[in-house]
Amino acid sequence: MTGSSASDSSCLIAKSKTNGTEMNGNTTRNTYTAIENNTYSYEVIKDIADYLLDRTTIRPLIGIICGSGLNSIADMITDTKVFEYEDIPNFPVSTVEGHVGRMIFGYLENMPVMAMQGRFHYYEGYPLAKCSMPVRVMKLVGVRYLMATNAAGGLNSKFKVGDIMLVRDHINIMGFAGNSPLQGPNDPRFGPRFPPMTNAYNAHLIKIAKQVAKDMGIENEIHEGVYTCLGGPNYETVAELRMLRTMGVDAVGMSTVHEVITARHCDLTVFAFSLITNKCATGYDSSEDEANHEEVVTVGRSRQAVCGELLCRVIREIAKECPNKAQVK
Ligand SMILES: O=P(O)(O)O[C@H]1O[C@H](CO)[C@@H](O)[C@H]1O
Ligand SMILES: Nc1nc2[nH]cnc2c(=O)[nH]1
Repeated sequence: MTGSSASDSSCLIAKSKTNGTEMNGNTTRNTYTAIENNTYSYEVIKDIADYLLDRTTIRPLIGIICGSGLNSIADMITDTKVFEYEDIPNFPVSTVEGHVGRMIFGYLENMPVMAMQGRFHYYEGYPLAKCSMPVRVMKLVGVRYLMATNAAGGLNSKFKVGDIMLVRDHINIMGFAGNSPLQGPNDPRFGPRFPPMTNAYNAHLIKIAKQVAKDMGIENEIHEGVYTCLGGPNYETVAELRMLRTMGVDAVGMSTVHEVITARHCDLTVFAFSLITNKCATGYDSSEDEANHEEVVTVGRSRQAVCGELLCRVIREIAKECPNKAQVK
């Protein structure tokens, strides 16, 4: 597995790895045929991917996940084929306000994409492997890049509500407690048992996004930082927020980390950003700093055009670097 540096080839896409032999050296033996303990087998995920591919001629190269209040990023997609989650076999449903619950295939900047308008969170009762299962669907559909967006609380004192943090790295706090989307038997058709995470977020795409932000005249609203995911659904106590700051966390949410781990496990190139929807409290008397989901969704909606443009322009740059991948509709 590589850190997916852009200099690897004329195209940003990291060379697809050949999955090694694990599972007693037998990669073809099908020991995972059912959804057991909410663990989706390769075959079930392949069935979901085939269900989608059988119903559209679009072959996405980029997978997008829309964060809370950021659904309209996917509304920019053209020539769409829309799948309601409830119609996709074995797919979970979205239960959170601000997450619509559909998968949209189509084109952004002439690049074939698939976008999730609605993601799955641990606090909804879904295990992490189920939350990030759609990332594996993306992989089997043929996606090479994951672009994840989220709404997050700003811990870094330099961040203002409405700013965007390009995710440079994450701290997998749920992983510290032994909870991982990769828990359980490893299927090497997705990736290795012990995947590295040192270059989880593609540095070249971050550089592109910073230049794009300059071009858009929003460089003062863009930061780079460290994201963490907590299980939720409650927001953090003041003591927890102080601890997170001390740990070096710049923004806190309840998603993305497990999606990124799953994406890197199957060798997708990852780009992610957080929209700072609220400032995290610094003390007990700051009642104005109490987070609430209504505010999160409202700020998301007010900034989704900017977030969408940033994403589109980054995709435009990817398209320039992979001209043969842009598709004529
Ligand atoms: O991460 P996304 O899905 O953007 O949503 C964030 O906003 C919600 C809390 O307001 C949580 O679901 C948190 O994860
Ligand atoms: N955990 C967490 N998730 C969020 N999502 C949006 N804002 C927040 C926040 O302050 N904390």
